[in-house]
Amino acid sequence: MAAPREISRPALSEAVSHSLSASPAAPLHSPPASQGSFLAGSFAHRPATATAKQLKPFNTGDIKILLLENVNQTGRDILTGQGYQVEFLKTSLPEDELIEKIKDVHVIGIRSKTKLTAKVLQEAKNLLVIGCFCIGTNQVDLEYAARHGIAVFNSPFANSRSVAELVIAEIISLARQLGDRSLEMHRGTWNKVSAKCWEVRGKTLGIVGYGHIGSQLSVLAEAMGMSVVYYDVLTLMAIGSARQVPTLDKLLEEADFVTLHVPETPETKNLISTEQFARMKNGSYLINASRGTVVDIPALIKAMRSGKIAGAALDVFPNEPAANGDYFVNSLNSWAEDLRGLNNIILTPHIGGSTEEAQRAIGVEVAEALVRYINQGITLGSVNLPEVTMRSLTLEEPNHARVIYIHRNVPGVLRKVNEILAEHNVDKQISDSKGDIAYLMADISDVKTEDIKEIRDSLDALSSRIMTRVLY
Ligand SMILES: NC(=O)c1ccc[n+]([C@@H]2O[C@H](COP(=O)([O-])OP(=O)(O)OC[C@H]3O[C@@H](n4cnc5c(N)ncnc54)[C@H](O)[C@@H]3O)[C@@H](O)[C@H]2O)c1
Ligand SMILES: O=C(O)CC[C@@H](O)C(=O)O
Repeated sequence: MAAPREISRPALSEAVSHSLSASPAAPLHSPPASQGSFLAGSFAHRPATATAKQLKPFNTGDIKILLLENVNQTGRDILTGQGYQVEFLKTSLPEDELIEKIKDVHVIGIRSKTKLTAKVLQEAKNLLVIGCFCIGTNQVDLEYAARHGIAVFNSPFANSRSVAELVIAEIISLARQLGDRSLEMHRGTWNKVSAKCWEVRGKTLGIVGYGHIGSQLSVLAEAMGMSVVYYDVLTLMAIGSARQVPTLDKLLEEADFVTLHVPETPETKNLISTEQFARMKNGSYLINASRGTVVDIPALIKAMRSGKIAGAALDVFPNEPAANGDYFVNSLNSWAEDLRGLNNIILTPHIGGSTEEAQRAIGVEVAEALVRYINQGITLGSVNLPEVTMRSLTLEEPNHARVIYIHRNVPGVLRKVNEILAEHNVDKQISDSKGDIAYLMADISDVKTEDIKEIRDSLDALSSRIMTRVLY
């Protein structure tokens, strides 16, 4: 593994030092004026009184957050309620503007459009954490982020039901050619037909990727009288009467409707292309609400023109635009016009998870994870760092500090860290690793304000260091 670039995070270090040294004579944990708001409305929505005794760490007003892509109000409220500085934008940003904006923020919140590549992240000198207010995390270079101590959180299943319901709607719509009939009526044409329109009862649904969405869908489809087969790289327990098949080919040969629910990975790029269309049943249907790269669109166009595929629904596309507005007009994609000209194809602008319920739930879930991480260093639910948790410190525990040391997972680190902490009472320490990265969290007592800088400087000097934070 390449040696990580040491990132200094001056803005936050100053913020922490400032809050700890603002009043040297005062106890380390004198409650700040806004103590009552700490974690209010977060976690299990405990009332403010239940959380009032928790320690507030540094001055939360120093934390800068950039929220892109119209993150839901629920999430914005939780973050502003903490006193953080929150900048909110409705759209994503072009790369040059993103690089400019990300330079001094501690936290960035995105959805699926913002690409946080290594090129962008290397400009983010103060970045502590990324919140993906969605399921997919393919838009973030997770490995780069981990190697630089930047935690990434998402919402793994808050929109799964919304996607599954959309797919159910699409299965029936395709079977009945609803899109075409509706379009014809809008244009003034009465076209009452039953040829090649079907009930879904008794048909076979083939689900590729039997995770959160695929398994929800399985239950709903069976309730409509469909038989369900699924293919997944993992062996997974079937729900209801669904049946796992051993290969993708087997699924394609059996299914009347094929629906895709896999993540974007190198293995899933063009997972469904010419060869796979050839294996599908004559007159079958394809639905893609996963990622735009999973289906080879020119191959789909050919398969639909030949009548092999009787209908398709696409919710996701390559090169999705940064904001609402023109897409197919002046499209980067040479196939755009051909796709629009097909019959019985439903095209939607990546709205699978776009329901009030899902967006509200995602806002709460991701914002709470960010607050836990920023204020307490808890990584529970992180997709790229080891998951480490410890209870919150309370006002009854004066002169404590929480030390977080993110480091390369090499032998001998714990001994060196404990030599540094040895002069204090280590109340609790937890350490875990994920691949090359390890995360250590220690609560120490008998800490004076002037000790904090020394502890941080000593940890920063270790060769294994990726990032050091001292909270409280
Ligand atoms: N359209 C939308 O608005 C929308 C909303 C949410 C999620 N999504 C997309 O849907 C995807 C699936 O979501 P989920 O919550 O069900 O994810 P999940 O992680 O719960 O399930 C994905 C499943 O795919 C399987 N898988 C991975 N690679 C595979 C392969 N090559 N072949 C077969 N199976 C494979 C995994 O083992 C897993 O069981 C997400 O990654 C995201 O990209 C889209
Ligand atoms: O809301 C979004 O932009 C993404 C929705 C979906 O693709 C997800 O990954 O959760």
